[in-house]
Amino acid sequence: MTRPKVLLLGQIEHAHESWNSLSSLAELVHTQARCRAEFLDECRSGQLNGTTVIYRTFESLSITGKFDPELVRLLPTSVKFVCHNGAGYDQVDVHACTDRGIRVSNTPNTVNDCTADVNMFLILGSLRRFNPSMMSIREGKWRGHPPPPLGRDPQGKTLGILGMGGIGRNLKKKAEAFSMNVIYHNRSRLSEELAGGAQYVSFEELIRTSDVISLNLPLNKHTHHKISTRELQMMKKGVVIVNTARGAIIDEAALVEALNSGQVASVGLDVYEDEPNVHPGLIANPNVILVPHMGTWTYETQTAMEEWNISNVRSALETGVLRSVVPEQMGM
Ligand SMILES: O=CC(=O)O
Repeated sequence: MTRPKVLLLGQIEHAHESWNSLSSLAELVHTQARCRAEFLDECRSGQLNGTTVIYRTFESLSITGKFDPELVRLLPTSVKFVCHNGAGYDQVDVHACTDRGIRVSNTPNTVNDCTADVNMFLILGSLRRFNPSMMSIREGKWRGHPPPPLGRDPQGKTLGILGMGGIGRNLKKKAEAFSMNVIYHNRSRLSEELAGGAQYVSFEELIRTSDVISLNLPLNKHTHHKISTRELQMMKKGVVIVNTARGAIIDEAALVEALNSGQVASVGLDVYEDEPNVHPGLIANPNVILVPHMGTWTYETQTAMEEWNISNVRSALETGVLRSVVPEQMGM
């Protein structure tokens, strides 16, 4: 009997032992492609036939491009599972996969603490308006001339969490340790136990009443530019916004305008609409803290993500079922 193949798109950096252990179940293969055109040719050539499971990383986007309908259509018919190493799986068109009978998984939960930590760092840094002075001290200008406006304390401020999944709920606990009052909006209201006392409000109430707004929702066609000019104008003047989810949830051009007008006081970003390119208006504005997508950039979390993704591959091979199928395919 021919052995199934597992195709690796991207690199295994940490969990080498677990990855190698999969070789008792399947042949582990790599792509030779250096760009999307070459990958599509590889698919067409039949070289990847027999691949049952694909393990892909966020960075493999630079080789294959998005797993969009064009690419998904060209995958060998043997492919039944796409295991994405990351919590956010907007690079994969789940509907196109579903149409072809391919199941998709991600790595939820492994990223919660790490991402919520960066989230809290951005909240504190933006509220305290540390960025201008962190820039001026390196220019030999101490706090800057004139000194920056006074920062604000987190204590007693209302934090509106948009998207109360694993990261949102983790952030809630951290923010409460700083005596912030947490409200949230989510596609569906959480059970009392999951909400943990956070007040559920409508989207409009959240953006009208929060002192700090944190974006913790997935990017998809419903959430693309969820925050644009209209929503920014509805916010409290001097609001603080932080985003560790995906850049395109905010219309960056509209955000730059709102920062320039003072409607938004300060912003903390880990993600951008067109990574690795950053809107020049964000780079130019000292009231923006810029982190180059490092929400999960720790040894512990990167290792845990790889281990989790490998366990999805193993589960697919051994039982035909993924450990953490994406919500759109749950119950299918
Ligand atoms: O951005 C990081 C992730 O989606 O895990």
